[in-house]
Amino acid sequence: MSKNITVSRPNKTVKATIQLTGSKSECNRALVIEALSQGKVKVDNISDAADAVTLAGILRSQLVNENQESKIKNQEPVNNALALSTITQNTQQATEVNIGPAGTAMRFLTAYFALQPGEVLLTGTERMKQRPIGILVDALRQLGADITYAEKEGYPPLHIKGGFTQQTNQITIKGDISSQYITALLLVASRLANGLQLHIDGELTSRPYIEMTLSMLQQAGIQHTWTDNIISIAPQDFRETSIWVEPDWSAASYWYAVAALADEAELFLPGLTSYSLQGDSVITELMANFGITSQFKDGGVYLKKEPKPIVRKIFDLKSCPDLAQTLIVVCAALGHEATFTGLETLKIKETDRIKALQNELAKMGVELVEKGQVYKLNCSQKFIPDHITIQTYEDHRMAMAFAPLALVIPQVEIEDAQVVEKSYPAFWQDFKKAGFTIDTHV
Ligand SMILES: O=C(O)C1=C[C@@H](OP(=O)(O)O)[C@@H](O)[C@H](O)C1
Ligand SMILES: C=C(OP(=O)(O)O)C(=O)O
Repeated sequence: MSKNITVSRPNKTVKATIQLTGSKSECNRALVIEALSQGKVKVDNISDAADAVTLAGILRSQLVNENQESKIKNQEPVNNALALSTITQNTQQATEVNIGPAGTAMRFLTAYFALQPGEVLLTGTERMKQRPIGILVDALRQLGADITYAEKEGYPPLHIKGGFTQQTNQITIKGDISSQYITALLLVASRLANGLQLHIDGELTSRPYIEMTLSMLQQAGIQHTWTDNIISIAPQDFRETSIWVEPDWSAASYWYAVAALADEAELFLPGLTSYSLQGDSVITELMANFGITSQFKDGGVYLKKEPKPIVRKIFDLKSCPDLAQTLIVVCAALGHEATFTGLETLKIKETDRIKALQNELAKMGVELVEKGQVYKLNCSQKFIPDHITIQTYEDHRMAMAFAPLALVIPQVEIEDAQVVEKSYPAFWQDFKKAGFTIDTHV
């Protein structure tokens, strides 16, 4: 059932310790590596993110067509109304795998199932059916995979007949639409008979996510070379090891936003390190511009607010697209008229995040003006309403990025608040723990 939550916070001093769940991105990679390694690689500190829980359910089901006749069973229910993960056998040969709203999982599983023997119909939510996947499908088809579109050309659902004879190990792929296509190919590359030489065409978006993939593969014993725009992985075996999933830095960004909008803030986030594999750890640098200091000690990070004038006016978010909503809402709330670049990929995420931001910021008189590839915040008509209702568009990051506004707007109502489960199911409990008043209503 969809629920709205009203957040309020009369007292503007925030002091709390918040234990974040594991990174959705790291966990999804670790789970695919675990499956490909046939259990040689183990995953520690699995994330509670619904997308990761869904992926774990699918990959760990033993279902993956090792044996079409047996072991077909329903998965444990996922603790998420949106992430309805189902694995069902349809009347034909194909097993239906539904990954709900999990984009990363959709892309990773497309490559994974292309390699596994058996037939799968890989599908997701209505929004998933609007998120492009043609670039990845074309690359896999060049390798020899048998993938067809069950509905619309270029989009899920996909009908995958797994297991193929490799046709080539040279693939050229566009780098500027989604790094997830590249990660999907890199994850399976060592299992290909002839390995893979991936030529990245054009600018590479979300680069830290590719670096995360390669580091995690390396931890699991898979070596690579990356020269100019070519990443090569030879056929090789995984080694026995365990991969520790770090807490989620994208989730941490909402606590940085809380600190930026509070009068005073002292927060401790255990388990986060300065040498994280997650590119979103750059939130420490971004938020330093807003007077938030990050001190790494006692096995975590301490955030503190030190009042200072905000001078930085230009932010390029190409390497950290998931921080865009956090940062833009903070700037809007503070009336800081910054300019943003690197937002091109936002239109094909859980929702069109540009449109969603524009619609919701308009409710406090702020405009996000698109000028080609540059986005400018115009706060000249900004006002602070007593109550604001934020639509979330099935996007967890809309809910979490706007919730900290409760430090500047007396009542912030977030629609379909359960959407946070995609990456951070304990978000509202944690907000309560940090002293926010949370009223739930249908
Ligand atoms: O590989 C990953 O784990 C992710 C890559 C990014 O997507 P794009 O590469 O499509 O920007 C990011 O937005 C997403 O939340 C997670
Ligand atoms: C874009 C995101 O996720 P995905 O692409 O995995 O759905 C996200 O978590 O912000």
